[in-house]
Amino acid sequence: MTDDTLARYRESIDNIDAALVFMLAERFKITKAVGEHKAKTGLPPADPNRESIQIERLRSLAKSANLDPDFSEKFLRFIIDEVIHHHRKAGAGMTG
Ligand SMILES: C=C(O[C@@H]1C=C(C(=O)O)C=C[C@H]1O)C(=O)O
Repeated sequence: MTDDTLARYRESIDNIDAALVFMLAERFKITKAVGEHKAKTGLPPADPNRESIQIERLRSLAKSANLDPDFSEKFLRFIIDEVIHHHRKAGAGMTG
């Protein structure tokens, strides 16, 4: 039996997942440029002050959007850690 309601919900979920992938791709495109700039200019891969500001901002946005701020922080932390990993590799002259 087909469940049209569930199928409609899932269509929307699939669209949102696709948007997330495109948004992440754009974010990693720009952070790659940041990593190359840092490697060229000798800046450190990570900037904890900047990260604190971003996390506080995102937690506040999450609250106004009725999204769990702890989840939002974990999500951003996960992405930033991956970016820093890429920056370390760029700084060591490794691509990727
Ligand atoms: C992108 C940067 O490099 C790192 C990655 C960040 C990010 O993914 O948002 C933020 C701060 C840095 O630890 C940056 O310094 O702006």
